[in-house]
Amino acid sequence: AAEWGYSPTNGPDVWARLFPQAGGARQSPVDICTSIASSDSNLEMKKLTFAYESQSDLRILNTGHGWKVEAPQSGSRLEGGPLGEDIYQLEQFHCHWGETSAEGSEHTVDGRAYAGELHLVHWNTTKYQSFAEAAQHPDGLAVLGVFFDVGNESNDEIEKIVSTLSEIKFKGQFTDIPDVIDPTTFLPSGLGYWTYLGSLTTPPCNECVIWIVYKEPITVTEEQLVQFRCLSACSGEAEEFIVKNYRPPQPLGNRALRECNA
Ligand SMILES: NS(=O)(=O)c1ccc(C(=O)NCc2ccccc2F)cc1
Ligand SMILES: [Zn+2]
Repeated sequence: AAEWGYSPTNGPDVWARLFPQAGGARQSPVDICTSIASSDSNLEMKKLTFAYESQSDLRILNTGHGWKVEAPQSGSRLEGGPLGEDIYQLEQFHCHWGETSAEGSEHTVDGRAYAGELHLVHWNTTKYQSFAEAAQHPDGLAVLGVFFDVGNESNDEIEKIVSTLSEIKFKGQFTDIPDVIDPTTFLPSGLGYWTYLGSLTTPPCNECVIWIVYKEPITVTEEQLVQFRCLSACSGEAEEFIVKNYRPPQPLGNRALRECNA
């Protein structure tokens, strides 16, 4: 089957031909229209709590669509907020970016794109036995989204990722990150967020994600983003750089968009 991607011939506009769910009514990302976000008292009551372990020797791989750090953390927990009584466990994290820093995030805020977006992907271990099984259910996954702003301070945790990218230049390559990674350090200091029911933002676009998008961005440098764009989408000599890997916003439709000002 033709490989999906982000070019005109295999990108978001044609995904629904190969992956029917991509044309569904609860797709992600969406434009977050802050004026319609309802501050839901329920969310204030049930505080979103997370607990991560610090891990070293995490495997990072070039998926051909970007980099992904596999971080199955049986000791991690994400619960509360919009997640009901279930406990979600960290599985992996990755990010999305654009050709320039004027674009790159998947979610937008009142039409504004950020320079990139980090996704911390969790699955519902209370109800399901595996990530793949959870991805078949409407409450199977919870993804934390964190926007990237470009600034002068490089993000030390992101630098640990960047320092390995030269070893995974080509699709399919992987290596271990020697440094200790603590996913908590990827989160902004302000913990206010928006939340809504959506999907995976890449094929097969399963409608299985409870999205939690933090309001406050974290800062990375242009140099760090430049390094992301040096990854190759191909496995061989041919060099097709992964310069953009974000899906544009999809219709919110009649979905509720709730906010919590933690
Ligand atoms: N960008 S994102 O929305 O955070 C996102 C998160 C995870 C996946 C994924 O795991 N795909 C493979 C996959 C799909 C379905 C079932 C099992 C899988 F491994 C895709 C997109
Ligand atoms: Zn993602």
